[in-house]
Amino acid sequence: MAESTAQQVMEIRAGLSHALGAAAIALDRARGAHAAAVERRRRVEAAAEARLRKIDSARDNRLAEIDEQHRTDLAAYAGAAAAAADRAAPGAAGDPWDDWQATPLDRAAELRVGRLLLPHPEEVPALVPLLDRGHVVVRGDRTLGDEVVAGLLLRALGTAAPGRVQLIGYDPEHLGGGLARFAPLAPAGVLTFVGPGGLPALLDDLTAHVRRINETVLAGEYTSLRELNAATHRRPEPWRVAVLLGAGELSRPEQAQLQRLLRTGAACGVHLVIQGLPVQAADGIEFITAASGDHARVSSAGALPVRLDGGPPQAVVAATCRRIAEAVEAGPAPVALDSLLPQEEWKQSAATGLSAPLGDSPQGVPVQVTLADYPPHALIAGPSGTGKTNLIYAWMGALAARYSPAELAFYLLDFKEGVSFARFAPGRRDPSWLPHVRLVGLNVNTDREFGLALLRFLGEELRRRADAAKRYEVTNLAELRAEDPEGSWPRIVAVVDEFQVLLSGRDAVAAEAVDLLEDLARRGRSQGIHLILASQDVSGIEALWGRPALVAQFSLRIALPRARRILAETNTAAESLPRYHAVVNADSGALEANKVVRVPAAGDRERWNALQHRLWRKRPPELGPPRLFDGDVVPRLADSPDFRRLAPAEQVAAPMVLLGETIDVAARSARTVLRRAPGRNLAVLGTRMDEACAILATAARSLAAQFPPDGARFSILCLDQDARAAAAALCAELPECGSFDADSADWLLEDVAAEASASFPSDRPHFLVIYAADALPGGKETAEQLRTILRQGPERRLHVLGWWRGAALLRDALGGQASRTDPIGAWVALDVHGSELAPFYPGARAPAWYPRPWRALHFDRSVHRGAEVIIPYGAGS
Ligand SMILES: Nc1ncnc2c1ncn2[C@@H]1O[C@H](COP(=O)(O)OP(=O)(O)OP(=O)(O)O)[C@@H](O)[C@H]1O
Repeated sequence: MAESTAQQVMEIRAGLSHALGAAAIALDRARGAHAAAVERRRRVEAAAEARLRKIDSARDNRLAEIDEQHRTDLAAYAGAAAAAADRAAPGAAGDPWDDWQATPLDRAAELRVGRLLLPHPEEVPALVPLLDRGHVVVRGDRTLGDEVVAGLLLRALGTAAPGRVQLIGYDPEHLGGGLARFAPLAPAGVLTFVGPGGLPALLDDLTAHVRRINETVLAGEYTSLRELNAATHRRPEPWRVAVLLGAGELSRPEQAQLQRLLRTGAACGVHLVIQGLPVQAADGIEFITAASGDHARVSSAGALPVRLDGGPPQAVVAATCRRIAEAVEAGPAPVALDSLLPQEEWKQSAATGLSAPLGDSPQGVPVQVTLADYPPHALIAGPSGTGKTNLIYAWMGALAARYSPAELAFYLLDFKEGVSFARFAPGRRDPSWLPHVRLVGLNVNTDREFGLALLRFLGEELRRRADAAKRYEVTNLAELRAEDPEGSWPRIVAVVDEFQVLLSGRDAVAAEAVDLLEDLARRGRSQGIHLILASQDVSGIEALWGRPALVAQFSLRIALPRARRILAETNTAAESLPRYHAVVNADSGALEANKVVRVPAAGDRERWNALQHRLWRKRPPELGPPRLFDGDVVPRLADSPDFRRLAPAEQVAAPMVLLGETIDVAARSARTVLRRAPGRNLAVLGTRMDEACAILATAARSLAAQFPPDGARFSILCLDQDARAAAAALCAELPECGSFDADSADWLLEDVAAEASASFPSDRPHFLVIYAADALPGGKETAEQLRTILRQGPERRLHVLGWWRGAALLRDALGGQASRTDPIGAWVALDVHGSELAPFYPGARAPAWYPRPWRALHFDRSVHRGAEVIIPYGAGS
């Protein structure tokens, strides 16, 4: 049993030791595993750390890359934005104020108001679209807003040609004070102010512009002026910018009008700049919120903060406005005459009328002006200097280039002092003339009789045409030309500049002129006789307005800037016309018939001459120069066609005495015939010695020209010391002339009186020329001898050509108040009033005559119904 216990102990011990051993092994193993696990963990941790570091660095790198990219992009975007802004707002649209000046652009630009505040140093301007794009509403701080508005307006003005941007200011609170700095524009009409109650009218007016532009300018062809401009490079309408400042509450109709304009205005160049008025956001409206610092906003820039520019310096505004106003007042650059000329000259037929362009309309379309059966005649009015003469030149040029002289003839009369029509006649420097011109009357302001003569001449032509029409049984020129194709029936255009001179006064000339005009105007239309009457001020012509039927014939009206009363009463289009423009109205001035035309410069001598020379060289050979009547020129006897025709003849039954030039369409000489008949003496009356001597010399020279050297006798008796030289010069020129003075007067008169009383007429005429016949010495005896000569001489071919220095002195010479005046059959009066001539004039009334220098009144009782005005031929001619 012990053994077994020991054994058992041993066994237990062995078992325990075995277990111990196993446990130790297990412990070792566990320790090994732990160490390995710790090691693994360390490694994992190290790896994780390394990865993290790598990731961090990768992230940092990436972030750095992204930052760099961002910076590069931002710089690129800012640069691009700045460049785009430069393009959108070049020159005056975007330049800073310290370096600003007006730079008209060829298209509308966006306008700078400040700069965008970007996280980038590149300066990017904040722009707002206005002209051709939309409207601008400024809100926020009022004072800063005022500067924004001023800046916008100045930039808009500076980007367009002067006058192309027009401002209309409505500022009821400050009565225009908000726009005061732009006031220099007002006199030129570039800025207009609307009074406090004027908003409805302003909105209506702008709406009317929009409607008109849509209907007549865009006319369904373009959707906006911007599109029209892009397609045609023309800009027929200005931009109208209405500036509404603090308008307060609007009525419903005003609201509605405003909304309409906001919707439709921009396409028609009508833009609103609004401050202090609530406006709903809508397309095409830019809102600027004025605030200081970084708080300003511009709606198109979204939430980007904006820093607004300060307002433009006052000096810049003032200088710019002044320059614009000056440029507008100076008017647009002139258009050339060539724009009126046709491709081919002298190709048009005037059978049914005369049609030619007078210039371009504001839309750039030529405006045709027609003279025909309707409208037959034209009235042109324009205050001095507005271009009336130029317009006549332009019209004549356009007509003359289209119609040959066989189709068109001009008769031109200028009552103005000056030589405006002289260019159409041959001159000393330029021998050419406009071949269509048949008559030029210059400086006729004191010779209104010349106007009458032209009207009478046209009246004659009218009768000739009417007779021909009757013969061919036709009623107008077109039909007459068709029936008589070989006939010469040009349309006649008579232009009378400053025609009011002809019609002024209530004298016989004016009365006859109006009657003739009325007849011509009424009947001339169908016979191709057209009248163009031009005047500075048609309203002053009483004679016209008293004759509505006459005025009605002048249905073509042409009004130059500020012309009054030529258009219909309510038609004020001429008041706002720019320089070198005219309103042409073919319907007696009715508003709807207005056509505005820009007239080319036709005054330019060089261009005019080029046309005239070209046409002159083409003239038909038979066409001579026009008759030139110049009231300032003393005519020469040697140039008188009547004098040139005189030639010596053996038998001269009725010697002709020329006295001076008549004031007539043809250059005729006034004449008196010294037949063998009682009363065939001539008296020159008045104190003006030079003219009296000139008339006596003309008379004697023209007589002498009809006789062979010994065919007639001349005796010259000079009783005025001062006239001696003239008398002697005349005597020296005459073939058989005896010269006498106060000392020899008595025996000359005795001799001649005996001759006058002889029973047989002399075999040749004897002309007794007496200078200052009222100074006859020798008392009653010689006076009686002179009376004998005057009474009995003519039947014996003895005629007196005497100069008495007054009508009463001639009366005395004839025997006093009670004596008969018939020994003086013809007289020429100088400075003698009409009333003094009554005794020598038939009928109860004296002739209407107011003496004027180098003009005389001639009357020959054997042929005249009334006296005629003549111009003495110059001494020594
Ligand atoms: N369309 C035009 N383009 C350029 N210049 C013009 C035009 N019309 C007129 N002028 C210029 O203006 C000036 C006045 O013109 P014009 O003599 O025709 O005026 P007017 O009305 O006839 O004046 P007045 O009655 O005093 O003679 C001239 O120097 C003329 O050259």
